[in-house]
Amino acid sequence: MEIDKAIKESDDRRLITKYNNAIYVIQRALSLYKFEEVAFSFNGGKDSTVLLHLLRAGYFLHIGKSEYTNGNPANCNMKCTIRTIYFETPSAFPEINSFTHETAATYGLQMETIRLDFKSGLEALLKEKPTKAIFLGTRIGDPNAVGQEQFSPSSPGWPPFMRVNPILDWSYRDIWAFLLACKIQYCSLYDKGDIWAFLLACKIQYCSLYDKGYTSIGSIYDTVPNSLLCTSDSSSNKGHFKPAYLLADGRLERAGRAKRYFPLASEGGLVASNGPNSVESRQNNTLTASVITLGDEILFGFVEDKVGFSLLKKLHSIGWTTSQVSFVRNDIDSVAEVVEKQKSANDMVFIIGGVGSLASDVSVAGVAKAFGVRLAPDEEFEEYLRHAIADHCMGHRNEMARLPEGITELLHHESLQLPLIKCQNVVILSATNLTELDNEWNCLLGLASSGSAVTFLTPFVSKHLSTTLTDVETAQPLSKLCLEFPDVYVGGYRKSRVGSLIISFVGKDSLRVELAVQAFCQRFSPGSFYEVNCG
Ligand SMILES: Cc1cc2nc3c(=O)[nH]c(=O)nc-3n(C[C@H](O)[C@H](O)[C@H](O)COP(=O)(O)O)c2cc1C
Ligand SMILES: Nc1ncnc2c1ncn2[C@@H]1O[C@H](COP(=O)(O)OP(=O)(O)OP(=O)(O)O)[C@@H](O)[C@H]1O
Ligand SMILES: [Mg+2]
Repeated sequence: MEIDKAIKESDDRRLITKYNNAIYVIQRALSLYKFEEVAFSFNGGKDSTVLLHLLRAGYFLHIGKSEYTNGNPANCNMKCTIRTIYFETPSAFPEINSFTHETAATYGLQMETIRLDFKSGLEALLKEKPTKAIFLGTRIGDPNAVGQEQFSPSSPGWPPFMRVNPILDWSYRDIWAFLLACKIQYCSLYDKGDIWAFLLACKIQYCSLYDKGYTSIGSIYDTVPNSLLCTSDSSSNKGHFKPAYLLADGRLERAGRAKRYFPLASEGGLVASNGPNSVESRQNNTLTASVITLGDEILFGFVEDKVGFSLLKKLHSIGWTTSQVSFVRNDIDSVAEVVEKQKSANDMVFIIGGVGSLASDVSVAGVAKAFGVRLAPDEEFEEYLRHAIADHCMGHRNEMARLPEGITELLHHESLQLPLIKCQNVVILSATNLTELDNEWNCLLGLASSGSAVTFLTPFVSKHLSTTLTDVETAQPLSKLCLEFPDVYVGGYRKSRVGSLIISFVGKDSLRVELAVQAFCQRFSPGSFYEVNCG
């Protein structure tokens, strides 16, 4: 098989290792699922082109093995007629479209073109034909790769199938090393020092857009050539471009892809820029927060969430209103789901827990997923980590230095060993106990003046009355009072079913709170209430 031969003959040990691992994943998938129940998701992009050739090689080796065990020699001309799905849209580049169809014809793929969005298309596909697993060219740097492994079940809410990602751990360099290596025999005829001769010689079959300055390809509306490949000084995208494989820093692969842009506070984004109506909220002296606590141990009932409770009190003390408290499992999708909802419904979201290098530490990944961005190495944070955990920050601990790309702001403070991570209006607190929370909170307040952390609002004033009156007696006057004093929170709660009822009046204007208390008490005989201290 030409692919297997070209890779084995290359002296690129790293590529050989990546290749062997990918082939192993493909062979496992082909052993686990029936051939007619697997599909290949092919979009003509460079990653899926690599995957196509890996699948051809993997299929050949897989069949070869079983043929061999049956006593038959492997058939070298055998084609990998894998079911192939392509989601075709009018917004795709014509070059990508034609490359996809031509390649499918060249390699005898069983092409199924789907003209629906991914989710609906997959639902229809699964209804029509049993499909247990789908091969994807997703790589770890892709925004949608967050939390995925080589075998990852489709996300909750998606039709059920296994996503198989054989090249998940491949870098940009690996992709091009593979594409180039598989045609390397032609290059030996030419002077490798002459890049143009090299280019002409290496008639690598990949979409022509990769020679026009594109390094990652989305739709015609959100993709431009990568300016880092432009050979002229002009930043206009009309210049000449080096081929995609000459991009020096693979982390900038998506520089030509439009980002979902979220302004950083330092770029003029307001502290609570994603809040529902932040400017008015501030003018009205009301900002809302949502607190999300991570921890299977809390959900099991093993541990009490004292840190979250303390944070609620702290938020209240600076005049913020907490709209919701959520407890979520240590699971990226669960975190992402809650963060996604809460970040747009609140001025600020605070996440407690899930920070560190354990497999259960998924806060950062969950936030990245909620914003639809990838995790990328953050040199500044890595430097802090190096100081904080010295030489322990090798290996998997380096994962801690991967932060949501393009939306992360590091909040430094001299009292913090590591800066706090803020992604737009989401702040990740690493405190595990009350002392640590006090420290992080004080730092946030200390940073308030720089505009990158929480803002002080007029604090709340509250009064609490205790009474032995029944709910029935107090309910109607309370409802009327709420209408008369919409700017004062009025509510009741019990400490026990038979004990006294506590009625709270909370607001920002002490006079209005006092007036509400008086208006309420006047509706009952004197001595019905006495003031108590709460919280
Ligand atoms: C076959 C297939 C399966 C997918 N399965 C999921 C899934 O389970 N969960 C999910 O959130 N997105 C899923 N997606 C969507 C992708 O995560 C992603 O949005 C898409 O590949 C576009 O990537 P891009 O933004 O890098 O162009 C799937 C896409 C395809 C083509
Ligand atoms: N329109 C589509 N039809 C079929 N599969 C798709 C489509 N879009 C994405 N995919 C799948 O998702 C994977 C990742 O998508 P991505 O946009 O990163 O493409 P790619 O192949 O990686 O090319 P590039 O990164 O250069 O754009 C693809 O390799 C492919 O398996
Ligand atoms: Mg890609």
